[in-house]
Amino acid sequence: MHLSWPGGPLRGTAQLPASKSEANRALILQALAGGGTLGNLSDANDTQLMLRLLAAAPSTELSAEDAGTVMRFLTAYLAVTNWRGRLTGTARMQERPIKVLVDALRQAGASIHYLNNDGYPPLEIGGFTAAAETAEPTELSVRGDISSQYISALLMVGPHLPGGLRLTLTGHIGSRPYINMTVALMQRFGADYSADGDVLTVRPGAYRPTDYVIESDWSAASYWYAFVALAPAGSEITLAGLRRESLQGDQAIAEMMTQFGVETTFLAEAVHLRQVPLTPQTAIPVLDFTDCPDLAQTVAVVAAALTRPVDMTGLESLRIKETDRIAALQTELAKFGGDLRDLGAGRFRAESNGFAVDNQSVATYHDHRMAMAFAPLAMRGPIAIEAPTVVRKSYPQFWNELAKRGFSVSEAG
Ligand SMILES: O=C(O)C1=C[C@@H](OP(=O)(O)O)[C@@H](O)[C@H](O)C1
Ligand SMILES: C=C(OP(=O)(O)O)C(=O)O
Repeated sequence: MHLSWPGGPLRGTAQLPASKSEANRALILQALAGGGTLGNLSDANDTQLMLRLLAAAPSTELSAEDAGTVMRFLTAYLAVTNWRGRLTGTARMQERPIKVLVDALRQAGASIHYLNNDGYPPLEIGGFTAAAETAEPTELSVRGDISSQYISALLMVGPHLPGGLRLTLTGHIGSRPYINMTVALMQRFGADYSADGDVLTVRPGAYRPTDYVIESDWSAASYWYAFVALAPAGSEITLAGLRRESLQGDQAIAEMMTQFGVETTFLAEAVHLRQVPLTPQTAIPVLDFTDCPDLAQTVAVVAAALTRPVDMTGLESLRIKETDRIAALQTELAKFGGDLRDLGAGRFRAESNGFAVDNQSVATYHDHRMAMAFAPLAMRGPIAIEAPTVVRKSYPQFWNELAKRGFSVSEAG
């Protein structure tokens, strides 16, 4: 995909997809509740896939493709609903760990076997015999430093365990806002939940059918922040469907982008982004991505492109996402004169030395976020993005939205 900007300020309104995180939780909760309606489900593959697989559950062979939430949430859902069959995923999904979740579900009474490598999909799921006496909650303890999706998956099926669930989180907890999102949505669907520090209790009971409208996706919004940051002076854009009171931790992009000259104004069900002059950088800021790992690529690319270095922490989970995102960022930033330099002790510096955009071709590693995080560089010169359809995972209309805003977007160049 060849992408270039004709010049002049960026203006107008961009449409965002709905949050795939909210949608995939709401779809599981709706399936468990047996009713209710969901508004603003996106056409993103992760969401459409969850819809299809929940409808196809009578079949005995399902693929979660490259969708982490689908793989992890469905494993728990299918296990406690007594489904029997095989759940697999893409080659990359078969490298993304699931042991923490499988161990916990086995302890709760699920029968799950690994078909290839211990600790990784594909899985053979076969039957559920509750481990706890009916009156007692299932007691589980899970570490929170690999993926929060295991915790969300367990919490959502908690009310369906005979005595409910008492879940103790241990160690360093990454992606915590996603756990909070899970709990908030569970409560909307009628779950009885309480927490005492990191001991989370879900009492048994049925979810109630609920109507819910999904918010637009803040992770997708981050790319528009990047476009505004890198665009000519006077650029601004309105993003529809975002709320100030959001369940999404990736709303943190609004605060982070003040470092890079983007100011946010909240409107009714929308935000307005405006480029403002950069203030001189007096010290290298440290930004922590523990709570919002999906924003890391966006921020690394903007910092390097503006030659405005930033130290990034909390990137541990990036190595086990759609690709090893640290390695991918390092390789691709280097093509422009940028780097994500490993400073040790979990700290990386996004920086550059003579950053220049001039028809480089960016590899995307089967990772939607590699494509979308590098696309804003088109504001600085023509660029090519390889395997552009990868955006279908979370933002299928991404290239169309760019074309509507005036970018030249073409396969042929
Ligand atoms: O629960 C969710 O919806 C998600 C949790 C995060 O994953 P981890 O918990 O593995 O960091 C995030 O990166 C992913 O895109 C979506
Ligand atoms: C990590 C991501 O997704 P998942 O883990 O759901 O595949 C992502 O969308 O950046």
